[in-house]
Amino acid sequence: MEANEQHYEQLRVDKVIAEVKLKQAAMTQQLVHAHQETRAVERNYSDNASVNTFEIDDASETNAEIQQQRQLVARVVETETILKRQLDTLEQLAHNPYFGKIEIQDEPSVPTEQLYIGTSSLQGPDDDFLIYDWRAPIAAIYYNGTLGHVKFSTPSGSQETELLNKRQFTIEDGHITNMFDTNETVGDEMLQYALGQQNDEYMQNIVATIQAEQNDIIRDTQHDLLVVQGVAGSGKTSAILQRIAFLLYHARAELSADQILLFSPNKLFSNYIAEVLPSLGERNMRQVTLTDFLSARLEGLKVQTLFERYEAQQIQLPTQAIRTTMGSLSFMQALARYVANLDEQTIEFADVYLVDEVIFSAYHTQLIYSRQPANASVGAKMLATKNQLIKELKRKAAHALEAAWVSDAINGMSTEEYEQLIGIGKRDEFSSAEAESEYAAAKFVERYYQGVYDALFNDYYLDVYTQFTNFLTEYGANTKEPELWELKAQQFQTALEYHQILLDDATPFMYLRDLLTNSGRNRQIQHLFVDEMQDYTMAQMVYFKHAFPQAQFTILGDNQQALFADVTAVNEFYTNLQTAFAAKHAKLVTLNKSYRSTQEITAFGKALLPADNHIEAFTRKGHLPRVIMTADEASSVQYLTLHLPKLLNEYGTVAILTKTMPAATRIAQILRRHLPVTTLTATDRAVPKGVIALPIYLAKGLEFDCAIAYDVSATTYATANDAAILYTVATRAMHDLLLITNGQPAPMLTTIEQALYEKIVPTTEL
Ligand SMILES: Nc1ncnc2c1ncn2[C@@H]1O[C@H](COP(=O)(O)OP(=O)(O)OP(=O)(O)O)[C@@H](O)[C@H]1O
Repeated sequence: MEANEQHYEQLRVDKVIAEVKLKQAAMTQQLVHAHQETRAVERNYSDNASVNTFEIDDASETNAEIQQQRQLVARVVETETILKRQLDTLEQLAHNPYFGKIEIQDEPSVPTEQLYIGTSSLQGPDDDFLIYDWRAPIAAIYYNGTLGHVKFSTPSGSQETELLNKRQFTIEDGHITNMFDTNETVGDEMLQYALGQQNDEYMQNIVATIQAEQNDIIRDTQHDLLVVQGVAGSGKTSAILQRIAFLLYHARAELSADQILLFSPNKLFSNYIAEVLPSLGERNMRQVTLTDFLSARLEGLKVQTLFERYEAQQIQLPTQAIRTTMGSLSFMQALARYVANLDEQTIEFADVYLVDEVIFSAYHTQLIYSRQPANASVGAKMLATKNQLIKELKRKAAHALEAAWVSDAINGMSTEEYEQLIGIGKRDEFSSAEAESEYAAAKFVERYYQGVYDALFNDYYLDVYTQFTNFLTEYGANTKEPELWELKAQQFQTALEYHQILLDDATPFMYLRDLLTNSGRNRQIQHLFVDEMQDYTMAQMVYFKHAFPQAQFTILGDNQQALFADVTAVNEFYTNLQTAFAAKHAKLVTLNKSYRSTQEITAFGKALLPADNHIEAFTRKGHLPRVIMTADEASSVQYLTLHLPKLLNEYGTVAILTKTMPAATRIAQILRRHLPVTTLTATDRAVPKGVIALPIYLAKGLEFDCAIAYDVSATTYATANDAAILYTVATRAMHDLLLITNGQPAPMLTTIEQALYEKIVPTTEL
């Protein structure tokens, strides 16, 4: 490209940065004022808050005033936060104002327009756009359009224009270090550069180099169910985050970050992705792991985690057929039918107790239920029954206010007990003795019946546990193995005795409970994202749909990275999802190109999988993966001790990835005699620098400069499912991959074409 083109562009960069600096100065002034205002309002608030609160008559007035003051504080604090965020954005723009440019012409008779695209928009003194936000409708053609006639959609419909030129920039600290024109979508050269640079503790945003197929996912607004099957490193997680930023930008008024929920694989991952949205000037969405979600909904029970089940599975095989069935769509459908067909005879009503007295008998509740309109749904009848019980409880409480046993009980209290009942220091507040004893009676009755109220609120007038056991038995009776289902039912009951619930049981159980009691729905969430979809059962998906009825779903994963179950066919999964969600507008997108790893690592990973996979490598050169043929643990340790310091010199983090947690703990412990190694567990939230050891399920979705697959022996990686696990391990590496056999190499290693890796047999005299 001509030097004066670059000069011209650099002058424009300088001009834009000068404008950014002006805005920074003005905004810093505004921030100083805003801060002063916040301080003033806060001071005023704390002065007011301490006035009058102990003079009863003024209390309510003061409260209203305090409320107002509080709102004022919240508002000024918010103004300050917004200004700070805008200043952060300007600071970014001052160094790197934009990354792309498009030249367009709507009609031959009108002049061409040059539009620059960056992470956020910037307007000049005459309100002209110096930078367009990458999410603006017109920016779509930067990502999607090849030169020539292009279409793009805007809120007011589809528009067309002529794309004359597309230019990419790398700007570092205000200087264009690289720029070139491209007639395709975002060019490879830029991406090469971006991918070669990556070695961060946190995931980076990819807005400068979003690829066309990723852009379709990010900008999709048509579908209520979007399923993405993408090979390892194809940018699924990146697409989720960029998509959230896109959705927030376009629905600013209706959508807030709190209404978006992401199911993420573990806490390390949650932390790893936490910087992407703030770097785009947006707030983070809510995140939850499956374990935390289930535990919150099954309070009081210890829910087995996916990791615990995975570790247990390595030791003993459970009845696979039952597990598969319980995770299926048809099982959840059978469960819904079972609930729909329940009647007052088959519902397991339970007595509600107050200490050891029955307050509402199962029979009484059953009677109320039987009086509900026959054609209402089971859930609706149950809700009406519950409301009736609560009404009756309130009536009992009202009667009790006058009852002698209540006044007797109060009179029998010690001074201390009494003070506790009405509130310390409260006695002097009453205008008359009568008012005081009325208040005391009300408090006493409230406290007396509180447990019953809680029991009703929590639906303890039903025995959902027995109901679920009944369902399991009844379901089993129609199968070829009723005795196995009997055992399953017993296993459920036994776990309960220990206040535990197995992972396989948790979701169907919650579904039964919610359908029966008409509960468990969160209507606030507008968008639900599930990453690593292959780790979820269809039953869990059905439950998500039930639990988040208002949400649009974006579900992403890679069926080849199935750590916890067998690989399932994507099409079958997608069809089942469509049925389960009754989705009107569903779409399946496939991403085959892998960006994370070097070409050599991707080729090696691809070779581990069955030959019919469609993985394509992005051309970024590196060196071949190395397979170290160690005979036993001693020689593996010897090799690692010698080579880890060298690797660490080159890369900030070296991750030793094992199949299980005990294996990670063991190798870390041995290595620690020679060098520092950190073992990561399910509760860790951050990935430290240095040598780390962790089981693969905790490394889900993460990436490392250098990954070492440890113990790729025939005993540890034996089955077809293990090949999927090793594939997941191998594809965590960005730049360098080592595999240590630790004994006879696994069969999938021996069948791989030799040219795809470097085989190293360590000599013993090391
Ligand atoms: N268009 C892009 N531009 C720059 N980097 C990209 C692009 N797409 C993906 N990457 C990078 O490739 C890596 C893998 O992306 P990401 O983690 O989103 O993939 P994934 O499909 O979720 O992978 P996995 O299934 O293995 O967890 C990340 O470092 C990401 O920044």
